[in-house]
Amino acid sequence: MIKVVNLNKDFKTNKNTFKILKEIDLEVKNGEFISIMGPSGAGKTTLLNILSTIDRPTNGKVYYDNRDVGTMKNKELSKFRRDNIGFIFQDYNLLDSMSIEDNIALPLVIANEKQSKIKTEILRLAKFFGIEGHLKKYPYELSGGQKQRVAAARALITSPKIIFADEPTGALDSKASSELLNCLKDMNEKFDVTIIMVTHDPFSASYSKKVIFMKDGKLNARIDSTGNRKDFYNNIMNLLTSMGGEVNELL
Ligand SMILES: Nc1ncnc2c1ncn2[C@@H]1O[C@H](COP(=O)(O)OP(=O)(O)OP(=O)(O)O)[C@@H](O)[C@H]1O
Repeated sequence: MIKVVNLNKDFKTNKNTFKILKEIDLEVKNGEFISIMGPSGAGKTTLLNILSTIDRPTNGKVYYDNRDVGTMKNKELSKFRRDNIGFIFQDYNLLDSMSIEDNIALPLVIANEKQSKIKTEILRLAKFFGIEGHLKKYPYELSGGQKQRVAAARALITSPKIIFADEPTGALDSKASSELLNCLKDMNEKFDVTIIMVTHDPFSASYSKKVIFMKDGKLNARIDSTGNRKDFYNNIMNLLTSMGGEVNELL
């Protein structure tokens, strides 16, 4: 579904060019749930932003179903994102002045969808995420975990094929993290949504089906889940340990 070929990203200052992503090749198939891990500054968010078409590479190609997104103009790209991609961020990105239901509805309102369809979809997703009792409230009245489930419902309301999540559990305690991660897992398994998630946290990563590790702008390891979350967690920890002193930085 997504194919990345020889991707490079440089950031230039007045004097220097910093090579942030180096010769990355990657394939993401439909229905995958991938975590991207690696030390701070490894380039995870930069890669996520390029994969999700928010940012463009310096060199290399990103294909969605064989379509080169680099050839799309900005307007076309915005529509492509609206139709295909959902985002979940660490800090929720909810609008404080809007009720929970209006926050969830926003992408469909922007897409000029019918009120009746919007109502049905809000209810369906609110039930799925266990937030149907909060729809008339405002973000400040909700816990972090509830806000993040609202953000997940908003990300899903356009029925995207793929969700990008950047540290979605970064601001959550362990109970709220588990609840959100179970929702993400269900989204992946029940709605067949492809998920690509950046995380520092091996516990969060253990909910995915595959982990890729980045270091110094390169992909340098990859492990697949055995299907058992505890085993996968142990495998992730073992790999982090074998990668050396970075484990402290990662936790
Ligand atoms: N717009 C930018 N201009 C210049 N340098 C940038 C820019 N964005 C990111 N960088 C640099 O690129 C490198 C990779 O950043 P990135 O945010 O992708 O890392 P990361 O692996 O997500 O880190 P973290 O885990 O700390 O969020 C960092 O050294 C960062 O300072």
